[in-house]
Amino acid sequence: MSDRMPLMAGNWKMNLNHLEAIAHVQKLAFGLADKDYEAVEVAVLPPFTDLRSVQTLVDGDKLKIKYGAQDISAHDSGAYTGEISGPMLAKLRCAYAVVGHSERRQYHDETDELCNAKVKAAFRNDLTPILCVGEGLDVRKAGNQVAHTLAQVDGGLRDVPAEQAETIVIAYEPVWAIGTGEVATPEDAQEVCGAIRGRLAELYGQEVADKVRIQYGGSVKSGNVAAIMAKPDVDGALIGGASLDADEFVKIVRFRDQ
Ligand SMILES: O=C[C@H](O)COP(=O)(O)O
Repeated sequence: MSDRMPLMAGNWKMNLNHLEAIAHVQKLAFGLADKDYEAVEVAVLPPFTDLRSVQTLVDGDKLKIKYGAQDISAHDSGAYTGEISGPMLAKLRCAYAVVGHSERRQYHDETDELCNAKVKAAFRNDLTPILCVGEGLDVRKAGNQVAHTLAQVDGGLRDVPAEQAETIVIAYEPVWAIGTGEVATPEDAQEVCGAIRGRLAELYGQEVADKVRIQYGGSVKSGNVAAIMAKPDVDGALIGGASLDADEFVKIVRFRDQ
């Protein structure tokens, strides 16, 4: 059992408007007790338009739920229509910024090079990046999941110094398991999460690698989370669909009781 604090993060994707966000976070706050936060770090990743509402609620009621954004611009300001910058997210006291989610890689052609620039933008603005990596079904079928995923890790971390790298969160999300109900086995998750930690050790040394939290994501639910969390290199989950149900998300946070 490592001493890394598990991170359960709910990626709402493009769901819940700012009013629904308030109701949802209130429900989570009502469902979670102080002892839950002692054992697990809990975060929500709402759409940009909800962040101010979530911040106001968290600040006003001194909630222990953390929050972050689903994306971040590689640039800090300027003529980049439609983008949201690190300084804007930092001003809203976001803790996290997701980088390179497979839906952004797939639908917005985000490359490892761009992800690397976004990781650096997050660090530059005191946000913790959650760098998403993982293979598609064709790569998995060819048995190349480890090599593919490690190349994304290398690309995302290029020229990131050790003192920053040790604070990053890496989310291993096999694309074929996202939103499909097709969860990877705990052994599948461990194989790649263990390989990611091995690569971090090669890049930065074992001490740094042992500090990095590696999440699994892909059809995580209360019924399968405990078995995945039992694996030594899995330090949390990035939860999509199931995070939209407050009761279910609370159960996932309490994975030790499942
Ligand atoms: O960011 C979350 C992942 O894409 C997983 O989504 P899912 O739990 O709906 O499969």
